[in-house]
Amino acid sequence: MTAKILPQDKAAILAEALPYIKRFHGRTIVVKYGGNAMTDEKLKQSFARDVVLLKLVGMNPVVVHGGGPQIDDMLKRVGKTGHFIQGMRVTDAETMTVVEMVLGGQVNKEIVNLINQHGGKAVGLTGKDGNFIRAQKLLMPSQEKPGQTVDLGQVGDIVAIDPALIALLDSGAFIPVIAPIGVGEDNETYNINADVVAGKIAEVLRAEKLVLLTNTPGVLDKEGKLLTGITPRQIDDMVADGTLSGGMLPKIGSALDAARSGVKSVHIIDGRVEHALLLEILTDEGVGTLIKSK
Ligand SMILES: Nc1ncnc2c1ncn2[C@@H]1O[C@H](COP(=O)(O)OP(=O)(O)O)[C@@H](O)[C@H]1O
Ligand SMILES: CC(=O)N[C@@H](CCC(=O)OP(=O)(O)O)C(=O)O
Repeated sequence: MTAKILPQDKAAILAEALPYIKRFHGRTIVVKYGGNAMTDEKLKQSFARDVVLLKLVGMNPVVVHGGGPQIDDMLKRVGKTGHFIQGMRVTDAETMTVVEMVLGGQVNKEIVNLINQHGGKAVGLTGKDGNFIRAQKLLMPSQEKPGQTVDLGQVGDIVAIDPALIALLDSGAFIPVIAPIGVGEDNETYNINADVVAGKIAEVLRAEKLVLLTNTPGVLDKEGKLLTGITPRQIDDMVADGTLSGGMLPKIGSALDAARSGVKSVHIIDGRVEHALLLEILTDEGVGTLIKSK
């Protein structure tokens, strides 16, 4: 049974939101919605409602989504297995076709639809729309073989992001929903890690906040305890001793880059908590991990 909330407590919670609404009015909040956080129907609904609420109280939410598990499901259906190196999917031409179909089609339109059902005006984009995410082939430094790079196939490294299209949508009361696909010099398609796209978009838009919603309480230490804040020094140590691994590697790297590039606050939070986004943005409640720039 859920505990009954007294009317005065409800009023106090609403009043608590006021300074945050004032502070963030007209500001850009980039929200990365991870594929692992979008598996539960109720959570998807609460996420969409939160995004609409932020827009209606005057902020400019920009959603960047992932879809790793959804890509894996589709790959399985066509008889392929997903393979990751240092948190990045090895992407051959056939995998790229699946990635584009799942991210740009299925997942993107599902989120757009959810937001619109709750009264928002979401518009789905990939980096191919207006060529707004320019990319080139990523040559990732190898952790195993220092001095060498890993060939990941059609995985992209962001060259430039044109903020004009997003600014246009924001000014027209639309909510941009972005799939992490980039376009190369010769119009080739690139698969880009969604955390990396979210971090770069936050930087280019000079966002107030970057919130990365994932499927853990935040960044966990060696004992599995939540770290409420993390410094670059701690990150280096945790990468070196293997405490940070897999999908957390690109996430923490792009979170740190964003914090160092002027995004005022960067958080990794638990997308499995209902209304995690509202708690993070509109209340005094500290949820997840704050990424410090120094
Ligand atoms: N130190 C750590 N703290 C928390 N999660 C970690 C850590 N190291 C590795 N991870 C892994 O990173 C995952 C989150 O990244 P990822 O699977 O890419 O999620 P998303 O789809 O949200 O981007 C976690 O589920 C966890 O398995
Ligand atoms: C290069 C690379 O790894 N791209 C990712 C893009 C999707 C993503 O980042 O999804 P999550 O946020 O759910 O992990 C992939 O193919 O899985």
